[in-house]
Amino acid sequence: MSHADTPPSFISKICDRASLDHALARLPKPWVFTNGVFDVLHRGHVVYLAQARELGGSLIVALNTDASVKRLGKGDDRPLNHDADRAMVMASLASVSLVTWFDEDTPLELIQQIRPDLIVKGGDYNMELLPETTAVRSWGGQALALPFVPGYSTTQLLKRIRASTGKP
Ligand SMILES: Nc1ncnc2c1ncn2[C@@H]1O[C@H](COP(=O)(O)OP(=O)(O)OP(=O)(O)O)[C@@H](O)[C@H]1O
Ligand SMILES: O=P(O)(O)O[C@@H]1O[C@H]([C@H](O)CO)[C@@H](O)[C@H](O)[C@@H]1O
Repeated sequence: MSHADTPPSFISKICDRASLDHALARLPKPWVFTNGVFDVLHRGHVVYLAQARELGGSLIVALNTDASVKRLGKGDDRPLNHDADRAMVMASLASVSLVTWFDEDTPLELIQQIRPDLIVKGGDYNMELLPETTAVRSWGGQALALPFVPGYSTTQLLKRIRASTGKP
């Protein structure tokens, strides 16, 4: 098999719900959990993910499936990148220990299955308003919003791309 045919090693970070418990067993604790769409990765994402990784022994990232994203109302054309592709890009980051996904509207059920020590979001969220925060605190975990990196969002990036190409 040539190098071109060899799957990248980071693929092993990606696991579905059925294999999650087995994958979690080998992850060093404390477990940090975050979730999101991560449609087009940008500087704000990679900075907060690196910060999140430094807060524990492992960073678990849960992506919304395409069907879940469609219900979020980010736009009829979203996600631009399918969940399998978003998972590959996310798994390639050194700061990410495990990538999985969820099909529900929120990660609450997945968080209750994983029982992470810390859940994090970027600074565009008020953690006190999230049901996930109540859940993680129920087993002694914590919830934290990490600093927002100003000027970076996928929606704004897409607006700039469309403006530069003159296409809607
Ligand atoms: N500029 C940023 N700085 C820090 N964290 C961010 C930033 N933008 C998004 N995040 C965080 O990244 C995670 C994924 O968010 P999301 O995929 O919605 O990114 P986004 O750029 O806001 O996308 P969209 O514009 O499509 O909503 C969330 O936890 C969010 O809080
Ligand atoms: O990429 P986003 O829009 O930050 O991801 C959403 O985050 C929501 C947040 O965790 C509050 O629950 C979540 O509910 C939603 O499913 C998306 O993951």
